[in-house]
Amino acid sequence: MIVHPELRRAARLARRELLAATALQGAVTLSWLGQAVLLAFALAAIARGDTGQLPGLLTAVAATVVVRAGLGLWQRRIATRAGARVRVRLRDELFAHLGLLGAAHLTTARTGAVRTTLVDGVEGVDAYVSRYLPQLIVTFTAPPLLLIAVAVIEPLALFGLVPALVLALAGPRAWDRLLARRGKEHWDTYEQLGADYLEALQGMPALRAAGAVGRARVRLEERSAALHRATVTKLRVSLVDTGITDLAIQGGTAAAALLACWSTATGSTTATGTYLVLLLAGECFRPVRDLSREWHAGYLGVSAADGLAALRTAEPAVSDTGTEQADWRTPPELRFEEVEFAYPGAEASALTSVSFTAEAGRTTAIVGPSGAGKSTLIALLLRHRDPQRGRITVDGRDITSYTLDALRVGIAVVSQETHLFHATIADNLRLARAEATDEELRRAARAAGIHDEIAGLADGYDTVLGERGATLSGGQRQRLALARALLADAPVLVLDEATSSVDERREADIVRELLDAAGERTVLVVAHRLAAVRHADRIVVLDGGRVDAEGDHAALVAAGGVYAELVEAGRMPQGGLAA
Ligand SMILES: Nc1ncnc2c1ncn2[C@@H]1O[C@H](COP(=O)(O)OP(=O)(O)OP(=O)(O)O)[C@@H](O)[C@H]1O
Repeated sequence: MIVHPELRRAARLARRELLAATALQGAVTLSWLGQAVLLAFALAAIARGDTGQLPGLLTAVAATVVVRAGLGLWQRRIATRAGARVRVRLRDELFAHLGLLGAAHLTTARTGAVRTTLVDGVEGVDAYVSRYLPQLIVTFTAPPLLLIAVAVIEPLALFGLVPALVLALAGPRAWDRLLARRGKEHWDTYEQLGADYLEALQGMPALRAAGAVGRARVRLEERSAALHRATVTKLRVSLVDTGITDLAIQGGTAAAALLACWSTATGSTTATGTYLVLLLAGECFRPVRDLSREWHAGYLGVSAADGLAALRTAEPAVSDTGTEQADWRTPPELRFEEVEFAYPGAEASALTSVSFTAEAGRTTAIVGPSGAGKSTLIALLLRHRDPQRGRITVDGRDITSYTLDALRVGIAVVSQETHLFHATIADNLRLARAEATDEELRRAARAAGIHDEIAGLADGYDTVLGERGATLSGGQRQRLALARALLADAPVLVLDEATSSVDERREADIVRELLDAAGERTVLVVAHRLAAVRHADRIVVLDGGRVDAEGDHAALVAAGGVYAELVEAGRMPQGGLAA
């Protein structure tokens, strides 16, 4: 009997249905008791040779069987509904929380492990709350009442029943800790296997390109073997638990039968009393047997409980305490003031005393060598993380004063890693604005330089994209993501290496068209290639987490320094930059 606080909490999500399911389970148990009593009277009547009562008693037994079948069906329906409700609400809650945890959480947790918790862990909770928990309550309620009934008929039988019941219910408790530990070990191994498989599937192109599929298979086989070992270890402990229960049930029933027969032989109980004791003794253990059966279904929920609790209570990297709505009627000014940030556990700061202003309605480019802190800057603006010192303001207000949703809806982002869903092109675009008209979709796609290609497809905007937009080229995916961001109609547009998959000539055109389409928006462009930034109104050069210089292209080239070096490097054939 393991009642993890996380599972108790989950059960409260469908409290009413579960109470009804438990009451019905109790009614099923009562029907077994009624049947036992009727059978005891029938057997006693046969023993006495009094067959007159038999038809009535046997009809009542048959009616009990029919009523129990109906009650059982009803109980399972309600329990299944309760389980489904718990599942849906728990997944919904966890998914919403993952939305709050955001990208920062997935730098420490593995996607596959989170998926396993969200899917398999929640299934286990369903089995635990809908099947194990009602039976647990009945098991701890019905047998004590039965013992009282047996005590009235033949107190001697209690000498067999009470120790056996105590052993059946309390004995396995000695194993609870070990069971919980083995269950947790099994769950962790299961989660790791899920995470490894997902990673291998997602990384299949890289594995194939590196000729490493065989090595990945060996590693996955090792993981599978580890899971097998963990399953066997877990089962071994669980079977000891079940074994103790079975031993107690059989020993207790036999002892009660012997004691009942002995009291009949000595004449202290009537034949009816003996039959009652014999049959009720069996009923005392029925709930314990049923509980033992349901335990195996519920054990997965127990094993997953720690993981679920950890995911549900994981602290977001930033707190959503702001109350302001980002109601920017005109494009806002963005300002970084003495911003300082170090990643958790990192020795050096990723950003040090960064101050600059991205003027309202203008385009500001951020350039710098790899690792200079450009993406970190954008992550801070979107509040995926908060700076340790300094502040960032939008429209003159500290970004922490806005609600997270409002801030992020106000800033449309296109990053290097675009995510497209297995849906039509139109649906993918409408993620940004569900009510956008077809004409608005076309306008955004035109501005992002992708309309002609979409129009050239047999199904046009109704073309279903493969998972992650697999049926498109990298450049097409990025331009679709650009169109989606333009459609969002947010007053701030952030392009974080957004055109890096597009060839350079195309990039210059797209950036120019995009900046036209961006119109009055405040735009931040992070880019390696100068084609994407040379038209910016202002360029901020980052180096080693600090602002090295600011100005327009011509002024920065003339001033020399890091920017001029970047331009110079871009002229080299193997360079990361191209002017
Ligand atoms: N999640 C993280 N945890 C710890 N350190 C990180 C993390 N992300 C980035 N860093 C470190 O912070 C510094 C700035 O990284 P950032 O990604 O912001 O640079 P960048 O200028 O965007 O680089 P690139 O042009 O290569 O994308 C680097 O030293 C990097 O190693």
